Amino acid sequence: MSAPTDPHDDPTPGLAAGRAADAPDVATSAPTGRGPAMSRRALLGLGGGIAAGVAAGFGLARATGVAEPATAAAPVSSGPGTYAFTGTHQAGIVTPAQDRLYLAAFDVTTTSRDELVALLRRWTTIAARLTQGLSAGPYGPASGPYDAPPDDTGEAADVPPAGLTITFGFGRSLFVGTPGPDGSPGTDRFGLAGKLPGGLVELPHFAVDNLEPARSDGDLVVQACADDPQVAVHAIRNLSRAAFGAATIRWTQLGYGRTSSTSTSQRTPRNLFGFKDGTANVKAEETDALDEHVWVPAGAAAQDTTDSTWLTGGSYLVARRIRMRIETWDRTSLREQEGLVGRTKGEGAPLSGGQEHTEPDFARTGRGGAPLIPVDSHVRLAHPDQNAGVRMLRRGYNFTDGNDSLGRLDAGLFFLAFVRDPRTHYIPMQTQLSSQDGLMEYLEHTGSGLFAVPPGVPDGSLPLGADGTPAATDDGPFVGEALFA
Ligand SMILES: C=CC1=C(C)c2cc3[nH]c(cc4nc(cc5[nH]c(cc1n2)c(C)c5CCC(=O)O)C(CCC(=O)O)=C4C)c(C)c3C=C
Ligand SMILES: [Fe+2]
Repeated sequence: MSAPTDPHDDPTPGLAAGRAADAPDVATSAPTGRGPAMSRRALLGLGGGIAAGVAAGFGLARATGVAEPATAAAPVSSGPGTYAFTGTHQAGIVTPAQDRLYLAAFDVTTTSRDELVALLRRWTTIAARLTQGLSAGPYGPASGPYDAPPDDTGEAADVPPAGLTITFGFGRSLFVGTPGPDGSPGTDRFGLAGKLPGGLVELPHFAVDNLEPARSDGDLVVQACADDPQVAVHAIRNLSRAAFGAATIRWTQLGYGRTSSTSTSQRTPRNLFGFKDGTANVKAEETDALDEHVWVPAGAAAQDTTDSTWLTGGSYLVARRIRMRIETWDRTSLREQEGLVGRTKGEGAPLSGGQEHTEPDFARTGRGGAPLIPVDSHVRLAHPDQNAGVRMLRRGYNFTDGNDSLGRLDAGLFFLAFVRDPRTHYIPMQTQLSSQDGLMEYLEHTGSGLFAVPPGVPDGSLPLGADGTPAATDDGPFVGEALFA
């Protein structure tokens, strides 16, 4: 290759700056969990600074053939369209639910605890960068040593951060391995069995389960949410790439169209049955309810026979791929549909009367003394009154994965919920729904995962490189670090 005439030998800023310079003019509506908003001008200035630094580093690398980090730029915290990566809790839980999801469960392939820790460190740095609109590595997709693969795959180079959040979790098999078909115990590959949190149980079989192993479980989970599907896919792709040699993808799920609101400022979206979904969800503004139903309290570890203090301030993520029998539903009368849900299809109001956010009155009866909200309706059976006061933070997505051999859509709801303990906040409710909810006739659960979600990486703790952006080190903090202490 002729070096002097090759355009790559003129390391101009642009892509090397990462995606920060491409952020939108105004901050997106993102009222919580954000660092100070920056104007585009400020960000462009910052991006230019980073670009100059990276370009300088690039020149050095090209001359010497050694990958040198970029130099001199102001620190990056967050900008328009971004949510802070660090904090007490991981982002992507109470963060206003974005429109798109790409979730991946991984099997850890290395048996080395040190390599697992190194992977989590790499993932932490990359996630901190991507969520701030930067490239996965310091050079970006079109810069860096010419004879090495770029440190970012590039498909999100020209789009804004789109509110990307990346949330990590640990499956039961990471702690105790996978039991054999004969019920023999799995292998504790990483010396973590003594840290298994009590809520990370094997979920029981529920009546509507038709689970596919290839869509279930996993040692690790990464949930990427954004308002642009390409940004979410880019995140998982680059994290998966960084996992090479240590973990492989077991299953993934793409979701379009959120089926919940996690902030009172958000419009209630609709699921594929055409009903408003997320009306009675736990919202970010309900801090007492979050403490009661979503975050693992300090006292939880005392109930465990293991040492699970590392999960304090974290949560559990329940993931269920629920196929919906769309074609059958579409031939069902409006009366039947509303009776099965327990709410009106138009406004989402309870059948006992009022508007969308009116509390349901389950005692109210109509003609013949029958309850206006049927006894086998979904909202009655999922309501806290029927579930020992339990609530959950739902954060699911619609999915459509082609069709089956009979021409029926393989579509449904990828149910995601964050709870403080699945033993009290998921299993009893799912058991009740599976056996009594009229809606179940239209549902089939085809995938399942349960993950412990550690608390966030503390603010201000991540090491920064010479260019002021999160940089990889051998000893920096990482998501779930307390688990390995
Ligand atoms: C085990 C938990 C739940 C599963 C699984 C689940 C599946 C599921 N839900 C709908 C549609 C709606 N759900 C609604 C409310 C609602 N659902 C759950 C739990 C599960 N849903 C709860 C806890 C609630 C809130 C109950 C309350 O406090 O009133 C609603 C009504 C609107 C709303 O409040 O969100 C709809 C509609 C589908 C289609 C589905 C599986 C595919
Ligand atoms: Fe529901």
